[in-house]
Amino acid sequence: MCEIVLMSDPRVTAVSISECGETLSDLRRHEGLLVDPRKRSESDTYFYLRQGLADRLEEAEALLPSGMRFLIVEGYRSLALQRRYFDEYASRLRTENPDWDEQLVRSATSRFVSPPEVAPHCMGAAVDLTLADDDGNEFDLGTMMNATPEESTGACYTHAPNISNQARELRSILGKALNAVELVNYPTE
Ligand SMILES: C[C@@H](N)C(=O)N[C@H](C)C(=O)O
Repeated sequence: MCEIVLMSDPRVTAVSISECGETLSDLRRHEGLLVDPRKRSESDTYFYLRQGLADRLEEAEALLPSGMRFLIVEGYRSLALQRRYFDEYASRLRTENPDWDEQLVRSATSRFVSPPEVAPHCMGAAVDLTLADDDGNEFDLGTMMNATPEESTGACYTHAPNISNQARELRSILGKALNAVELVNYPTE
């Protein structure tokens, strides 16, 4: 099993990035991609992604077995929303684990939410998605969509042992399609 590098790891912060100038693309205009509206009360930009990523998602979706589609839940996120997600979850962990120091709170938080200063969602370069049938009904990949490690007793980790064989198979189908277009998933989410 590969080492998991969390988004709070200094090795992530050390990666230098520069703006590539790619436009943000409205996923609702991409024929074939299903966009779920559950985030609409928090954001009016969740359906945007960088053009190159949107194109690659279309390519990856074509590799799925028939009757299976991506269900896009959240793409672009403002810095303020990212900060809110991070602070809310960190605050919950702090309350539930009063003995943790701030460094531990930060790394544990980053299992589920990226620190705002490195968050790829804020660049339109990351997407939360799952698998669904042609009518948009989600398949069971072993947890509720967006479950935290605590809510899912760790089953949100990609290679968690406490999921059914069917969920494992679906995760593998999803992973293979994404890897084929050089996209990777965050292994703790
Ligand atoms: C909050 C969760 N859905 C998510 O998007 N987490 C990743 C790690 C992120 O915030 O970049």
